[in-house]
Parts: sequence; structure tokens; C-alpha cells
Amino acid sequence: GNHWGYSKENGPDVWHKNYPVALGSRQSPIDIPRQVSHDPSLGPIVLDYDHCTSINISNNGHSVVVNFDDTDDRSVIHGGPLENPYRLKQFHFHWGGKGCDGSEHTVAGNSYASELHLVHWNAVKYQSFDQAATAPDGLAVVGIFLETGDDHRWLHTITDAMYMVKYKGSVTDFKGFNPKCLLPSNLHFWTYLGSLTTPPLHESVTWILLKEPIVVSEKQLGKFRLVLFTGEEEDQRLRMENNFRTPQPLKGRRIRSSN
Ligand SMILES: NS(=O)(=O)c1ccc(C(=O)NCc2ccccc2F)cc1
Ligand SMILES: [Zn+2]
Repeated sequence: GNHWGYSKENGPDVWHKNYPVALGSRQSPIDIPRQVSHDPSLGPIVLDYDHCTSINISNNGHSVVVNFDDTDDRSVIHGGPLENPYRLKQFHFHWGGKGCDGSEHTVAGNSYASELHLVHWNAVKYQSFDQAATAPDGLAVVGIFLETGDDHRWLHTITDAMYMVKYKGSVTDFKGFNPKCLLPSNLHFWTYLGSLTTPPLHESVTWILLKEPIVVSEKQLGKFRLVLFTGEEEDQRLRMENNFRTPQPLKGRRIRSSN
């Protein structure tokens, strides 16, 4: 069937046909304006990933995803705007084409080359990710901007593994990776209530966007683009790039700044 994607005929502009919440009141991503209200009551965000357990890396036809064992609380985030700890389930990226930006959120109208999403769910209040994914306080996604410059010391472990998941539906072992190595030096953030940025676009995400980007090289980003949207058996070979949704209407939402 007409599965959703990022091309003209199945991309963000027509998602509302199958997912009417696309026109909802708390959709993501958004543009972060220059002036955001500073909320001194916002404590620091804490990422407790010390015993985190990556399982595999996969190509789901929309992005490259590193999946984690989320059967207990060994990798959680807490603090910031969160009232509970949220358990790490997966992380993935969104990126552009050669020489083009591909972040989802923008800052004062400016895009970054790519955006990393660390996806967590509220295992205190909900029994599963699927159940949490439909609850207004079910998910917390940490967004990290990627800008181009020098090589990132640890990103090569991910880009090397991307060779193994070139085709949609492929998955390969990816154990012992701790995403703490992908964090910028400081965890100052913006936070607002939003949604998944891909269908089903559930309005269940507390977004926590780190202000400081990490730096990766154009060469490393180029390896993202060797991945395909299409499966090995398909005659079409579509390069995976520009897998981002553009900013959505703020609709009166408040964005808070940590510091
Ligand atoms: N780009 S993002 O906003 O960070 C984002 C994060 C997770 C998903 C997801 O899990 N989708 C599948 C899914 C959705 C709902 C219930 C179960 C699922 F597996 C989609 C988008
Ligand atoms: Zn994402």
C-alpha cells in the first residue's frame, strides 16, 4: 500500500491523509525562536547510561536505528522537565542530502546538517513502549544537533555499522555501544510538549533539545547517505537522505530554556 515516506507522493505534506493528527495542536518538529523564556525551576537533565545495553542496529526504511534492551531501568534519563525516569529504547538520526541540511528542529530559522534522537519511555506509568507512545506524558526524546567540521571520534563505530544495514529491513548485532559518547560537553536545553516527527505522529513526546551541537565530518555524514530507503529485493535503489519533517505550527505552546 501507500506506506508513508519522504518522497513527494508519500511525504510529510500528505501524511495528514492517513494520520489526521498531523494537523494537531502539539506537532513536532518546531522552530526554536531566538528569545525563549528561561525557567529557573528547570533542573538539569540527567542521562544515566552507565549500564546501557545496545542490542542491534537496523534500517527500518525511514532511518538507521540503534535498539536497546529496555526490560529494566539500566539506561534512563531523569530531571529537567520530567516527573519520572524515562527508559532508553532506541536512537536514530535524520539528515539531508549532500551539502544540504537535514535537521528537523530549527533554531531561529537555521537548520543543522543532521539531528540525533534518543527515544525514551515512561516505564513508571506505562507497561510498554507502545502504550506509552499514545500517552501525553509517555515519551521523552532528547534531540542533539549535528554540525559539520572535524571527524567525530566515536561516530565511526555507527557509520561503519551502517554498511551492514544498507537495505530496508536489515539488522545486525551492535552490542556495547554507550550513546553517552555522542553527547555535547554541556547539557543546556530547550523543552516543549510535542509529538513523534514521523507517522503515527502521536502527541506523546516531551522534547528536550540540547543547545550545543556535536561536530561530525562531511565524510562521516556521507556514509549515512550510503544507506537506502529501499529493500535488497526492490529494483528501485533510493538513497536514504532528507528523511526529515519541517517545523510545524507552534499553536500557542510555551518553550522553556534550562539556562
Ligand atoms: N523522530 S521521533 O519523533 O524521535 C520518533 C521516535 C520513535 C518513533 C516510533 O517508535 N515509531 C514506531 C511506533 C510508534 C508508536 C507505537 C509503536 C511504535 F513502534 C517514531 C518517531
Ligand atoms: Zn527522530
